Amino acid sequence: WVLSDFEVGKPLGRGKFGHVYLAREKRSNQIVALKVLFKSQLKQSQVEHQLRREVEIQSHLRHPNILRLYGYFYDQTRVYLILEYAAKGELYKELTRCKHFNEKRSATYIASLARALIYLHGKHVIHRDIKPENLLIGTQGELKIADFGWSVHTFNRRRTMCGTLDYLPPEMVEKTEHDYHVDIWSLGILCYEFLYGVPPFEAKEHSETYRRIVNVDLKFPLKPLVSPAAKDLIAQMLVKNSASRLPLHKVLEHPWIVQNAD
Ligand SMILES: CC(C)CCNC(=O)Cn1cc(-c2ccc3c(-c4nc5ccccc5[nH]4)n[nH]c3c2)cn1
Repeated sequence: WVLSDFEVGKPLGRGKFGHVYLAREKRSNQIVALKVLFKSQLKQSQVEHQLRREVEIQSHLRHPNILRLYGYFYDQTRVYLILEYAAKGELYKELTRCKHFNEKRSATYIASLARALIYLHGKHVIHRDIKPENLLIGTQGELKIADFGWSVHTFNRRRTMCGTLDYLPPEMVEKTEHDYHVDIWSLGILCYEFLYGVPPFEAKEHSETYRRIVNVDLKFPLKPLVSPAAKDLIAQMLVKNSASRLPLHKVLEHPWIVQNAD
């Protein structure tokens, strides 16, 4: 690929390492998201090797709920990533607009994320950082894990974006080693945030968020009204002992998912 193979359109997002543009591949007329990274930025942040590893991993991933990396190329000064275009944009903007999602929509999203995580764990890929900022919505309203990986953010990053602790499980906050169970914790945080509009351990100070996470200080507000089944699932994922968290295949069999997910 070369840049002239594409007709570049409006910016879709911008981040530390570069911008993402809407683009059309001229021969096929395929619409893509073209991410442009500056080699200078990559060099000074020493992320070239990490980028190569991420590109290697992502180019082999094929799942309906994981954003495709179609390919990449580079020129003198920049690296270009050819990414799947998600027609309905960023999930967190939709969550901000709706305040919170209903139980059907939340359960449908959680089920598709659980299936994507089962696929990733099957490929020994973990900690895909599944907070709302890393999720996009496809043409049919389906969820896509975009995994901005090494902190490339799109437009208007969320207020808690910079270094948010909200999604970290106790073992990561306490800096012990972590394994694929971290993704089950993050899925629980995400399920709570879909239903209530805020993450469960949010607090003004980082130190307070830290304390609430390590104590699993889980409280369910009276509003909006959320079914006991949903709370039961969340409580089974937000468990301090990582080995006791509900396994992903059990998430898919949970009554709340079975009754509410499309
Ligand atoms: C190291 C590399 C292999 C990681 C690959 N993953 C990324 O670079 C993650 N990433 C995805 C994007 C991204 C950002 C926005 C979009 C969009 C998109 N669609 C939109 C529709 C309306 C408004 C905004 C939209 N952004 N589609 N696909 C995207 C892809 C930016 N970074």
